[in-house]
Amino acid sequence: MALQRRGNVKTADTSTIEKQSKRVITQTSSYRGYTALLLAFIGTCALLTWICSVWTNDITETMVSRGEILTQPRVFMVQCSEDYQKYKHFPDVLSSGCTPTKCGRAVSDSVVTADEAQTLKRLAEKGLALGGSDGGASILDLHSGALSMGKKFINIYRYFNKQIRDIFTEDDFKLYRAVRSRIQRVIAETFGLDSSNLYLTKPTFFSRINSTGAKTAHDEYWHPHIDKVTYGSFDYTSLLYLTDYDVDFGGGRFIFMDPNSNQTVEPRAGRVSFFSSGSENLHHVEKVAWGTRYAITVSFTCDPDYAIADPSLP
Ligand SMILES: O=C(O)CCC(=O)C(=O)O
Ligand SMILES: [Fe+2]
Repeated sequence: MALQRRGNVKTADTSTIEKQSKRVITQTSSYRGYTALLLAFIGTCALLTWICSVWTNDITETMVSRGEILTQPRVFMVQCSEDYQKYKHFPDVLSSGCTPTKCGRAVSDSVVTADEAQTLKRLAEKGLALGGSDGGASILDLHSGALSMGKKFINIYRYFNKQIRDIFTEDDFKLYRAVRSRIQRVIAETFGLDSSNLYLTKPTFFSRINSTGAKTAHDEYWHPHIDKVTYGSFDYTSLLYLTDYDVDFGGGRFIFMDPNSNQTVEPRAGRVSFFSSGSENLHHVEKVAWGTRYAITVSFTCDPDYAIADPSLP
């Protein structure tokens, strides 16, 4: 009995061990299965992410770096979008209009001097010091007088009245006019137009961007957009940079977004970037990561109904 019992015990032990080891083997192989599945899943995700990035955004080319100084404009022609057809047309027939038929983008470092950029930066600093957005993006429009203040805007000409002459001088405005006129000329030359058919249009504004988070939609400068759609009257947009990428601020590069690639402009004080304003030049500004970025948006229309006079002191 005892032996039998022992034998029985032995039999029971063996089958338990067998069962346990079978369970261990089954568990191990299912762990292996899960690991293989997980690895396959991660691999597929990585592959899809890579395919998506190649598809949507594959090549980012630096059109002009901050360290480079262009001795003549760098120009890229692109096919015009159909956007201009949705607006009143001012064809350049007999040199009386300027609706883009040649479209593109260009950058020049020889329109504005470093000294002029410095003076305009000081003008932007003193103007924007009168107010400023709670969020990361503030504007000062010398034409309308709009200045970011908290979550809203004020009109500096109404708010400060004649005292605004203690802040801005006639020379400041003279410089703005001189620079606007030179930008207008280089746009006309580049796109084969008669400069007198281009008119300054609104809004034209100084911008100051830092890394503070957005508090209202006005602070969200980084969204991709088309200037012709956003501003309506714009036919040619120009941007004059007053500070240097990677020196005065990080991030904040200007990015042209093409179907299969991006072209990046790195701001540099005195650098002017200009382009036809339709969807052939979809663009956005990278979020500023640190420091302060100053620029001026100066834009032109072909429609005399949307022309504005140069800003002037009241
Ligand atoms: O500041 C920039 O580089 C671009 C600003 C811009 O896209 C705009 O004012 O429409
Ligand atoms: Fe824009």
